[in-house]
Amino acid sequence: MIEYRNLRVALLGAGSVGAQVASLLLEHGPELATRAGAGLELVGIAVRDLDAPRTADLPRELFTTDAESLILGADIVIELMGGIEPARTLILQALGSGADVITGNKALLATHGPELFEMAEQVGAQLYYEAAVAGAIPIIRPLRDSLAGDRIKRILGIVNGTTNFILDRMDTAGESLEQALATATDLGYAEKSDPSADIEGFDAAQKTAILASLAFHTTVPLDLVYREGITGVTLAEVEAAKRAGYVVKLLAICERLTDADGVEGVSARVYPALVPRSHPLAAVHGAKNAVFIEAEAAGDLMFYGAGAGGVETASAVLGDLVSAARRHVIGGPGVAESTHANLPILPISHVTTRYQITLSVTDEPGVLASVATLFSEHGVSVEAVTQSVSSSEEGAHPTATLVIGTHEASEAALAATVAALGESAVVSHVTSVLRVEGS
Ligand SMILES: NC(=O)c1ccc[n+]([C@@H]2O[C@H](COP(=O)([O-])OP(=O)(O)OC[C@H]3O[C@@H](n4cnc5c(N)ncnc54)[C@H](O)[C@@H]3O)[C@@H](O)[C@H]2O)c1
Ligand SMILES: N[C@@H](CCO)C(=O)O
Ligand code: NA
Repeated sequence: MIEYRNLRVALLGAGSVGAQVASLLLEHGPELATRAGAGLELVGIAVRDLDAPRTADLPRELFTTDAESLILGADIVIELMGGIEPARTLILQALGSGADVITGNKALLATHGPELFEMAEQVGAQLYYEAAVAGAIPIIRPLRDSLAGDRIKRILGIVNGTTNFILDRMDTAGESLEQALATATDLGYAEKSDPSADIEGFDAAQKTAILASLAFHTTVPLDLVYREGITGVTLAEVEAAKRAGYVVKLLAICERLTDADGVEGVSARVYPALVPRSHPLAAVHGAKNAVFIEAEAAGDLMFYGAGAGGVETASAVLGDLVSAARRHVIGGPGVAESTHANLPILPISHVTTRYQITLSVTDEPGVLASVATLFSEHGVSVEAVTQSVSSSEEGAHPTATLVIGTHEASEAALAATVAALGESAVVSHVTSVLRVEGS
């Protein structure tokens, strides 16, 4: 029997993910030790309430309410409490004492990442966070290691399961946004008290900041991630998208942009977009996540699977644990976060994409020409126009619905066009403006 060096592992938090991490570690400890080359001894679990119900049957003697004392002397600390404080302070303390830290805390990484990475670098410790983006799906390590020799052009991600579930229900079951949200809440996907982190795109924006930072070797602060949630998406839009061969998805987009002078910058943004049904992301149903990467040499890659769930996410945490343990065995300093490119983060106005605009207009001669003129005056090239619905009430002007697809145009030009359409006498209202991505 091989005698391994024993590593002391402290777990902070025993909620959905933490309880599963503890359970799997206790069950598979000897096998993980063989892979890691070191024993992995769970020395304690910091909890808020010793008697709270858990999703796994865990030895009570491991529980403590004193997280600070628990991390003293630990070789590896796993933070799964969530939130900013006390997670931030405890992680800084753990790193400061030389422990490697594993976390799934995207909210903390997206807001205080640089401070944590700096501390890790100072002491030669490592911070692992595979669980923070797209749960069980390996995406952090592929970006950091497997693709370190390539250049990422663009990432399109479905990184929030709740919103993907809601949009999928609207698309496949014809439910309204409200009905689909109620179903998501009943199934435990969306938070009952406050689903806004999911449906307003905050959760996706945090993950976008983390992905863009890694992909472009540049610190991307959360407040520079442009964000729109799904609350404005209507069933009519989803159904119109379906008829036109698209599906509406909330996308996390990280893109390398190059201006006319060849100067590079980064765009990080989250919004609901039309995705062609032929794109691999269109096949991501229910609460599943997927990250589609376009790399210069590797071409297109897609990573698909469970973006949430206690036991699924625990898989990512335990993978990090084995990596951390291996590093302890081998020794040497950790690899610092790579931010050498330090590219400027560009505002949404610099983005160029395609759009689909739906207008309600008066149905009479010359209207189409006036609308087309407004587009051309703002430098937006029209690709296709469909007059999809026509109606007329007695005594009123007949109205028509125009769906206008554009070629690539800048956000700035598109915004000016939409403003002009809103003021035009022939346009009753601009019903919908959606970006088209992935084509
Ligand atoms: N649930 C998922 O599917 C999922 C997926 C990816 C990432 N994550 C991330 O993993 C982390 C944990 O998520 P979760 O779903 O397990 O959350 P959770 O709310 O189920 O569990 C958090 C646990 O930490 C405990 N806790 C909070 N503050 C504490 C403190 N000061 N001391 C001791 N215990 C404390 C809570 O009582 C709770 O039991 C979060 O950062 C979350 O964003 C979760
Ligand atoms: N609320 C998140 C959980 C994982 O971060 C989601 O719906 O995907
Ligand atoms: Na992941």
